[in-house]
Amino acid sequence: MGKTRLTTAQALIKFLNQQYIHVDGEEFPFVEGIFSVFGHGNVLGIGQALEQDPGHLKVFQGKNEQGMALAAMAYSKQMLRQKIYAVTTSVGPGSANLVTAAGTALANNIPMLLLPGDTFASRQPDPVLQQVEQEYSAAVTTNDALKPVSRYWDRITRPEQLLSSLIRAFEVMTDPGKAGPVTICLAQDVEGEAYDYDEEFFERRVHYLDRKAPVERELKGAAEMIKASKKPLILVGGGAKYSEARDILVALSEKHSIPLVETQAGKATVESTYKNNLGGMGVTGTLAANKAARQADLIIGIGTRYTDFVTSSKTAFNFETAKFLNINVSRMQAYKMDAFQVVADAKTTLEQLAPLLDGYESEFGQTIAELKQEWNAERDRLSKVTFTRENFEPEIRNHFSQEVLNEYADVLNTELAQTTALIAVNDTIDPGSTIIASAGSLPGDVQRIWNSTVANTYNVEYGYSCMGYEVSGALGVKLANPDKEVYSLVGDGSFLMLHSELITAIQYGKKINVVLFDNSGFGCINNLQMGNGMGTYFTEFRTHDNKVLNIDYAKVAEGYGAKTYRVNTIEQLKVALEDAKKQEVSTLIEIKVLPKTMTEGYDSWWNVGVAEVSNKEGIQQAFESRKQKLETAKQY
Ligand SMILES: Cc1ncc(C[n+]2csc(CCOP(=O)(O)OP(=O)(O)O)c2C)c(N)n1
Ligand SMILES: O=C1C[C@@H](O)[C@H](O)[C@@H](O)C1=O
Ligand SMILES: [Mg+2]
Repeated sequence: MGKTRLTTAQALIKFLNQQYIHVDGEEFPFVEGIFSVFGHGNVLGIGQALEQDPGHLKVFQGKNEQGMALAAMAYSKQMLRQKIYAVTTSVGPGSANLVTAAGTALANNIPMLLLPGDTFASRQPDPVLQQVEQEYSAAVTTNDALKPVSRYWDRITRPEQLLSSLIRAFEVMTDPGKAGPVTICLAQDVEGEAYDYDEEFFERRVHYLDRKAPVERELKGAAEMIKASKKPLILVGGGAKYSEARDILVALSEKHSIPLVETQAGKATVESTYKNNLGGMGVTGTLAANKAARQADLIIGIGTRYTDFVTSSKTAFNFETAKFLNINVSRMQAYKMDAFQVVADAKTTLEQLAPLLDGYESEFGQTIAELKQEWNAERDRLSKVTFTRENFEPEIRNHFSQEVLNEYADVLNTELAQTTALIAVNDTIDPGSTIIASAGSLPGDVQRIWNSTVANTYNVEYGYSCMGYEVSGALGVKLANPDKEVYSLVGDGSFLMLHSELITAIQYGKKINVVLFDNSGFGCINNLQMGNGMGTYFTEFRTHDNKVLNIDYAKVAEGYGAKTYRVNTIEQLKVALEDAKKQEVSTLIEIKVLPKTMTEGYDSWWNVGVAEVSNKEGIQQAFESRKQKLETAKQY
């Protein structure tokens, strides 16, 4: 058997170049490139290997490890998990910065390859710079913090360990039922150590993203359940999107009058304007979807994890009467809600189910159209909210007095409601553009009122709701869709938390548009605390002497080299959006919006940890009402 003498890092890069994926008859490289922040833990190992021969890998310099890993995640999510960017970091703080991003990818089931540097396998220089030096074990390093947030984790302390480790890594990342972050920690001395690798290790390897078909028992059971139901409802989750099940979903919905409702990950599998699509479900859902869910006697959950936001903390359905049918590639997910389980690919299952449902018609009838119409009227109202200096009733009522709202209007020099600004963005940008959101009040607003009219143009991460995904993710989406505009919809809080990759986007001429909704605070958390009886406590951005902060974000981005706009009216917003489309450089549009003007409610409930004892009546009431609500909830 032929041998080739390479360092561990050189072997790793050579191997990455030879990984291919096979999807529906097409074969292409699985690893598109690699994001790097070099330090002593990786520059002389992986850095050297890449300098010598990167192969087809596109190499980018990130600015923050968390940011670049989130960009890699967004890329993979946008590519429907069929391609990845790897991520290389130094040791210690560089790898610790990956933890948040790995958690985000894990919660969202997105493949990601993390390659943090590690301490010396030889231990000769210990403690090496950035080694935490645990007293109880020299074998524990910062990288162990990545174990709970990785789908597969390994540490390479000998060059030959790479052989089995990489094969496991790619098996995990290319299995739709297990896809998630893989972490391979590389002892920094071992990265540079040479070994005689078998040449066949570097032969082209093809990973088959086969569509697992349902077995006959599953199909028969699913068909029987649907035919026995009067009002079935299809809950479209991320699994439906990754399986590209749009056409069969529409066909089934159309033929059998079954309404569709969506999770955050599932949105834009089917266009929002499709007549039977009632939109987002649950805490951040539409009234139409939530009303339909209460009526349903069968929930067909397709590729969904049934998070608390989707199920309104298990109060969204009529659990006395409703049954569940889950179609999921993950057995663990399929088991939820005591459902009848079909552990298989969404598209294949639905296609095979179709002929078994001939002649079936749900009893939803005209209700679907009526619910959709009612919701469209509500969206229309939200597009025209007008601020008044007296008796203004924002969407989130009874939190801020008119005086406080006027104070914000004065300091931020705006009368814009967030819902109205957001719908104006929706109406002005090209429908083929992709939006990115993740934390704060915007994910709720977009799930309800954003009309996605083109498939896969909604890249919202709401499994981890990680502040910082928004701007970082926009870079990843741009790498996935270089010919389309991408829009990061981000709150001021999330922007402040992490926007380092805006600079990376500018540096490499990968144009992204940041649309920053500045309400001077952690608005949704302020709503949460005030909605549960607390006062406003450390969630508004106020100075030591209680003045509302007014930050010039446009100036910040201008300093980086972005084309920037400051808008305080809808007219200015539309002009800025049109101009931003024409730019080649990244842009930032700073929109000052009034607090309390985001959406909320629509017959949903979120179980949050309210204090059982308190000296505030409002909190006592919140606790009591939670207790009552919990009595109506499914327990597990
Ligand atoms: C990394 C991270 N830290 C903390 C949180 C908790 N959190 C959720 S939303 C939020 C505030 C978001 O503020 P902003 O981006 O301004 O959005 P707004 O609610 O004002 O629209 C916080 C602190 C989080 N989701 N992610
Ligand atoms: O705690 C949170 C509350 C949600 O409203 C918000 O969207 C999310 O980002 C979060 O972390
Ligand atoms: Mg804010």
